[in-house]
Amino acid sequence: MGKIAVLGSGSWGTALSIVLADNDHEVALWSHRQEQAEQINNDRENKQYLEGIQLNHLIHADTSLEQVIKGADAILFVVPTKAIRQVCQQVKPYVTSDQTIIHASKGIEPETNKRISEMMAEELGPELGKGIVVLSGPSHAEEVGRRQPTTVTVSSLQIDQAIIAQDLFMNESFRVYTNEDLVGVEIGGALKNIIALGAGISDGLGYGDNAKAALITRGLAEIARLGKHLDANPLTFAGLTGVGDLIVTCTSQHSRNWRAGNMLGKGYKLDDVLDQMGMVVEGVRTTKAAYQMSKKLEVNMPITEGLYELVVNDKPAKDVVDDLMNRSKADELEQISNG
Ligand SMILES: NC(=O)C1=CN([C@@H]2O[C@H](COP(=O)(O)OP(=O)(O)OC[C@H]3O[C@@H](n4cnc5c(N)ncnc54)[C@H](OP(=O)(O)O)[C@@H]3O)[C@@H](O)[C@H]2O)C=CC1
Ligand SMILES: O=C(CO)COP(=O)(O)O
Repeated sequence: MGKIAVLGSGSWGTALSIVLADNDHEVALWSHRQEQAEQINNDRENKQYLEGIQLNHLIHADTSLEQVIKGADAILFVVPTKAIRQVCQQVKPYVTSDQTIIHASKGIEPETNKRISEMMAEELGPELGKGIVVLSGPSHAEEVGRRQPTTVTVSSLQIDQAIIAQDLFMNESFRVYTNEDLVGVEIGGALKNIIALGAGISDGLGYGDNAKAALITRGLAEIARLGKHLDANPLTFAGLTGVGDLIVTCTSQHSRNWRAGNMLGKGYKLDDVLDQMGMVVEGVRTTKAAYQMSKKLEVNMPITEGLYELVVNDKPAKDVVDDLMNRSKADELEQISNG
């Protein structure tokens, strides 16, 4: 089998490396820290980000981007959204047009409101950027690393590239679907993190299953409303990268976004929560981006707006919930089915 470069040695990069190595690919796992690369290679385990899961001999960590990219059939970007542009700039001199480019990150850039494939295409240029593939869906690293049954979706403007990615990752415990709706797949994956923060807050405040079901379904409604304005296929939001990822992230203690929200609901301050997490909580920056998009495009996104007030203006979580419950009456399908 071939060689795959995985850029980002956090929890998700490590878990996806395990899938690729299980499929007999040689995995060159890039870490930007020497100490981390050495720890992974010496212990055959990523103790900081995916503790307790053995890595097989096909996975080798390295800090040289040139070495990692050289001869790779595909390059998987899996760093936090805020590092995507920088990593693209660093790798650009080494990437060739025959390499399949995939990303598995979930976010929107607050400064530009761009999706990840848009940011990558800007940095890598039109030739390398035209066939970027996104891999997204309900998939906690902790479960993927333990080979528990998982389903995800790959999408690209060039569907042949998505099919290449599908073939690289697909195996008996990791089932990969294709979907031609790149915008919907990226928007669903990014915005579910906002709703997961909200679900964690709700649980932290001591609210029950009714509140969580409301957040998931009304969260889905506002994601679909924004997606419709961006020309996404509404059916994508009923799929793995929409409702599927909302369920997995809003109902699981594996989710960093849920856990961060839970602490906010219990009264901790955002800065303290982020310090304690020690892993990326994408929902915070994505809340800022989605709020700006909702204002610019005049899309009603009350949950996002409430979380923006909490994250940016320090509004108490209980007040955010009270405001959401006391809005004027509405139709359930407003702005989804009738424009
Ligand atoms: N974990 C999961 O279950 C899933 C995560 N994702 C998405 O994958 C993306 C990555 O998340 P995840 O792996 O979980 O994050 P983690 O917080 O587990 O790890 C982040 C990794 O990125 C590294 N990093 C941070 N900044 C840079 C940089 N500028 N250059 C290079 N490396 C950098 C960190 O290094 P350091 O240790 O030095 O900080 C760390 O190794 C996110 O967008 C997330 O939403 C998607 C699906 C599932
Ligand atoms: O995206 C994920 C699962 O699909 C992981 O979510 P968290 O980043 O909240 O842990």
